[in-house]
Amino acid sequence: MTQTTPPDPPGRTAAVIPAAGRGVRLGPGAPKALRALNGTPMLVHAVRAMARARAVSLVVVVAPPEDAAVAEVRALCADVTSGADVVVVAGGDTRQESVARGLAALPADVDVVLVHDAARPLVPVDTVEAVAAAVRAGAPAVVPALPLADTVKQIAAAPPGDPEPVVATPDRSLLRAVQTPQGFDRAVLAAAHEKITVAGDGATDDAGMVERLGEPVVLIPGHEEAFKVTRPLDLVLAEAVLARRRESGGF
Ligand SMILES: Nc1ccn([C@@H]2O[C@H](COP(=O)(O)OP(=O)(O)OP(=O)(O)O)[C@@H](O)[C@H]2O)c(=O)n1
Ligand SMILES: C[C@](O)(CO)[C@H](O)COP(=O)(O)O
Repeated sequence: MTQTTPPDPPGRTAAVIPAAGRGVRLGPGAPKALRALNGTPMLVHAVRAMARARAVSLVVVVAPPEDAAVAEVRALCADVTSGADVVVVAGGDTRQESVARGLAALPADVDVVLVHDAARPLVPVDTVEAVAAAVRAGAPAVVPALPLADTVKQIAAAPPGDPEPVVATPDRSLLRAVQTPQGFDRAVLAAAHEKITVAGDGATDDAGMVERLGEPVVLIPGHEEAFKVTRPLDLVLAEAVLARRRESGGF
């Protein structure tokens, strides 16, 4: 009789939350991830959103690099009770560098990584679970995305203050606005971060780096509530979403 070796058990899924940005577009104040939404810092909402997902057993938060900010983020995260462990590390000068620092803190048994902006604090847990499940099902890179509401123009570079000349109107039906969490096979994401250096040609999202390796990236449906808090009006929208959730008895 032939003996079959049982398959290795799957490793763990971890979330890396880059939260080290300044929030320049939000205006003067504390680093964006530490600003309050409904009385709770944005990054705490983001950590809860990831930790509530059954798939996620570890959350690595990448804090603004100053010692005081790291200590503050550690204290905030100590109060987040959930099924997931939470670890805090110091971030870098760019999002890409901050994500790389988060990846460096992952233990060996993590084989799936979700990278999620602290600036998308209201992502629904179903979206997190769907991204993780698609990676577990075999996709090396998975990105939640939505169709565009606006028509998009491609421009030519112009001197500051000059009108920008339009060179093309891309077919909107073939464009998508991408969100986070972006989910990855850990080895694929690690290879992308090794090969694409910040000093060279940086990237605005992790999936873009994986694309440059020639690895396939697939999209799944995103969610309107996973929007990124970028400008002051986004804070108004985020508070309204939280109020609606409270009224309907949700989180
Ligand atoms: N050096 C950086 C820059 C950004 N981020 C994180 O990357 C996410 C997306 O970035 P963005 O929304 O652009 O945040 P900021 O860089 O803070 O915004 P701004 O460009 O307006 O300063 C945020 O959660 C932000 O904290 C980071 O961890 N480290
Ligand atoms: C990762 C991201 O949220 C996907 O839309 C986005 O690219 C971050 O861009 P930002 O300029 O750092 O806000």
